[in-house]
Order: sequence, then structure tokens, then C-alpha cells
Amino acid sequence: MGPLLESPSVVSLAPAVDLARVRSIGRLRSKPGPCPGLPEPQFPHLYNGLGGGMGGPVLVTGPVPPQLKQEVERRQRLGQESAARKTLIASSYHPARPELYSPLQDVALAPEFLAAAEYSTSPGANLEGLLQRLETVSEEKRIYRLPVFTAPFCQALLQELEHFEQSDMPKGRPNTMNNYGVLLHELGLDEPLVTPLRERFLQPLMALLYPDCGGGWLDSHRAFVVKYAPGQDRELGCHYDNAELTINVALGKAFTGGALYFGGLFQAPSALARPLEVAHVVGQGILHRGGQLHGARPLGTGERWNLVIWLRASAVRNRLCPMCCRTPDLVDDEGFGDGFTREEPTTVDLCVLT
Ligand SMILES: O=C(O)CCC(=O)C(=O)O
Ligand SMILES: [Fe+2]
Repeated sequence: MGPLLESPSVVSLAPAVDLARVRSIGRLRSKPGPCPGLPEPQFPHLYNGLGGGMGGPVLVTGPVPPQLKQEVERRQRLGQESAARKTLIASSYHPARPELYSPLQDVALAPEFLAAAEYSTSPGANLEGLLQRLETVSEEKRIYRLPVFTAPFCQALLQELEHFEQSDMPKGRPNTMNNYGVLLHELGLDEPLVTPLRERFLQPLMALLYPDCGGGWLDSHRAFVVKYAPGQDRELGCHYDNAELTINVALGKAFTGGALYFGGLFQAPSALARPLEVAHVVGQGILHRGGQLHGARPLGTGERWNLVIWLRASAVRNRLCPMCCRTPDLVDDEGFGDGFTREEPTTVDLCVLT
């Protein structure tokens, strides 16, 4: 096991490497009600952790099984390997669009996004006022949409991502179900792009839209790009995110199919007749709770690239791991880890069903 690194970079080791146990917990706590058309969730314990992705929490009940130690070490290795790739990329990679690595400028952002964020930080801002400035996709599911990036910015980012993809740099993939995406922090885009986006724009919006899910307490993220193309990945199974909240922005290119579908909250089985289909619109972002079951329909034609930001609030997850709904046990990790911290959780009112 490598050296333990400083707090607050920690991952949760709350409970079991035993797949059967994980599945049974998933079934007990997570199975959606009868929902024709909504595939059986592929639980994120598999999606995010056990199958080789970056660390998610592992559920341990009773004595620590020997394989847990291996899983802890594997996850810590993932963090170290990711940090090593980031260092190599920072020293050897030549970007196609160097301007993307300078601090985010307002000119990259859609006027509607700037207006919504500005409204959200103004005195007296409230949910009703914000809802007039974005599209409510589903009131019941609390899914919203608004333009985020300008078309030229989307094109520049796509060009950079393709250039990186074609380079001989090492690439860490977002998760076990996506083999062609890119982790933005490895590419060096967290500091100039994603962190300012979260702190200056997403946080005020999310604070009004989802105060009960840590929207006002966002303090870390995991950002990546998913790519779907003929002959590569074409769809994504039903899952929930290791995030309190998620924004998913379509960057392009031209494509058919590939809509998102949404079921109920994984924590609250529902008896919805059919999932809600939400088509991507290039430049626009879809906002949803991480616990909302969702997936991506198969791509028809073309290529689809989306920027996905899993937004995390340690004040919420330190108390209630969003993956296993328990108090997490933590070990140190690189970077933001899984978004937990060792600090005393700030007092925040949260709903256990979100
Ligand atoms: O394909 C998409 O747009 C959805 C991606 C997603 O939900 C995820 O990676 O968590
Ligand atoms: Fe997701």
C-alpha cells in the first residue's frame, strides 16, 4: 500500500467487496418498483468501483474480509496511477487549444447560463425566479435544462478532446462502462475549467434548485467526457451516480439517438409506468440528482460527446454515503478522492431520499 495522503482526499470504504452482498444490499435498498421499459439498474458498486473504475465506496459488514484489503489497495492504486498520468500529461502533452487551459472566461458561456447564475447570486433570488430562467424537464423528478456553453466553446473543447484521444498519452477512463471517455482532471482541465464552473456558476444554481441535496454545499467534483460512436460504446446502462447532483452537457457532434432516460430515485422505489426520455441538445446541460436512476439509449448515427460533472457535497456524503446510504469509513486518496472529507460535517438539512 502506498503512503497515505493528506486529508481531505479520501474515498469511502463503507462496506462489502462481496458482490453477492453488494447486490443484495442494492436490491433491498435500491431496486426500483415495477417500471416497464426501465432496465434493471447496473449498480454503481459495479459501475463505479469493482469493475476497474475509480473508487466508489465498498460496503463492509462484520469482520473485514481479506479481499477488502485488496480492494482498498486497488482503489488507492487507481488514485496513484491517475495522479501519475496527470503528471506525465502536464509535462509532455501539447494541447491543440491551449486557451482552454487558461481560467474560464464568461465568453465561453451561454448568455442564458450567465443570466441564471447571476440571478441566483442576486439578493432575494428564489426558486420561482430561477425556474423562469431555465427549462423544467420534469417537475416531479426535478430535472432541468439550460444552455451552458457557446457553440465555439463546445467546438474548441471537442477539438482538444479528439487531439488528446489521438495522442500517445496514457488515458484513464471515466468508469467501467465507458471505454472512450476522458477524465478532465488528468488532462489538467479541472483547475481552469471545471472548478470555476462549479464554484462560480453551478453552486448558486444548485443551491436554489436542490438545497436539500447539498446544492449549496458543493465542494468537489468528478468531471469526465463520455463518447459514443459507431464501433465504440453506443449506450450506457441504467445506474445512479456517485454524486449528490449531476450536470450533463452535450458538446456535439451531430448524432441521432442517445437520449437519456430517467426512472425514479434509487433510494425510493417507484411504480412509474415508463421512464422519461430526455433528448440531448448540443450546448445544453441537463441537471439532475445523482440518485435519479438513468441511462443512455443506444446511439443511432454520428458521434455523441458529453461533459458529465458529478457534483459532490462532503457535508452530505460524510453523513450518508450516496452509494450505500450508510455512514462511510474513509481511507486517504489522491485529489478529490470520492468527495468525502474528514472534517466534522457542517450541519446541513438533508433528505435521506435524495
Ligand atoms: O451518456 C450520457 O449522457 C450519460 C452519462 C452518465 O450518466 C454518466 O456517465 O454518469
Ligand atoms: Fe450517470
